[in-house]
Amino acid sequence: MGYTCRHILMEYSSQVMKLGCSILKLISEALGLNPNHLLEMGCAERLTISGHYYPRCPQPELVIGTTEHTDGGFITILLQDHIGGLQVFYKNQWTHVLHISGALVVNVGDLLQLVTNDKFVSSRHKVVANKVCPRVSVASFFMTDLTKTSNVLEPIKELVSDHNPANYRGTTGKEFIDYFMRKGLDGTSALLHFKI
Ligand SMILES: O=C(O)CCC(=O)C(=O)O
Ligand SMILES: [Fe+2]
Repeated sequence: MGYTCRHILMEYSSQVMKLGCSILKLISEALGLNPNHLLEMGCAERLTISGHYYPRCPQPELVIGTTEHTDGGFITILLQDHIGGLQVFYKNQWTHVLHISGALVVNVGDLLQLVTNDKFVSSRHKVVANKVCPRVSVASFFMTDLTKTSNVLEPIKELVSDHNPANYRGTTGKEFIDYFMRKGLDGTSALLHFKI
């Protein structure tokens, strides 16, 4: 029996989940926390996978592929093809994120910035259209379980002190994502709404 799309998606999501958990463990360690800290907070409870198709565009200068934004969740693992178009705002300028065969792009999202109290900063990125050929990408977003309304997300206690007070108020995954969706990709950060 050949592989169906469903098998491929199940296999991809299970491998991406394993990779995301390893990355979240490494980030916890980098913050001086127990390796399981972010996982125990529920950062990988929910995985949403979005496939994007950007058609070839005869007048790319008049079109936006994806407007400038930051992702809302904790981390995003992005698979992009060789066409190019993804740009990240780095050192005060837009920089192409070049395709590297076999490599994935990992973006820090707003909720990781919130719980790490700005130690990890969400990446501003956008996608520009091109007139040569269509582009495909697959984005895997790591989030908490949005039905758990009692799970408060706030700057991690170990990362705040009298000298380094919390920059954000507590929220829930659902409140944050509801606000993020309502606001839309208007070029402003959803984090401003939660800033103290
Ligand atoms: O298509 C891409 O490379 C990026 C898509 C993206 O930024 C997103 O889905 O949040
Ligand atoms: Fe994004």
